[in-house]
Amino acid sequence: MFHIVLVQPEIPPNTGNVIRLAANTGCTLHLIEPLGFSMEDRYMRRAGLDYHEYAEVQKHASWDAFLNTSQAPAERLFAMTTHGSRSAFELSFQRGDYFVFGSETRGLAPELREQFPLSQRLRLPMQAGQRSLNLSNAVAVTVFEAWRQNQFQGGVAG
Ligand SMILES: C[S@@+](CC[C@H](N)C(=O)[O-])C[C@H]1O[C@@H](n2cnc3c(N)ncnc32)[C@H](O)[C@@H]1O
Repeated sequence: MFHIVLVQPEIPPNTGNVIRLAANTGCTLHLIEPLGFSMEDRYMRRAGLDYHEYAEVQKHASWDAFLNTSQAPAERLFAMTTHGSRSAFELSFQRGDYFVFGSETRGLAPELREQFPLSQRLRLPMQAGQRSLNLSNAVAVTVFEAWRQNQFQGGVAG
């Protein structure tokens, strides 16, 4: 379906929530190291409950290693950032798109963010004066918008 890319996530339960979301929605999760925790972390595993076995999770040693391994098409990689110049709700997403999220405390490093064309730096709307959404909430909102646009392909109504 879609690809969720977490760059250097730090807080275990956020990644656990995203593992569960990836299983729920059929996304592949890419984790770019260094991670701020071990994959055996009990808080992460608890947040992911028993969903780990249903989610495809790939670890990559660095951003460049991720680009090499995934062969993600540059025009279908989207940086999710509060510094985005375009609303995520303006775009038409396609099956196989990649959504790249920054770490909880640092966000996406400017050097990485600037590798994306302005048209691929996307923001989620917030009320004025708000800093950012929680990482796993930002992932959920983005994936569900992209999945909605693709008629919830593969999904079964609850
Ligand atoms: C907790 S936020 C990072 C906050 C960090 N202090 C910063 O200034 O970017 C973690 C990640 O969630 C995503 N995110 C959070 N709020 C967002 C928003 N309004 N629009 C787009 N992405 C958002 C981004 O990928 C961000 O790097």
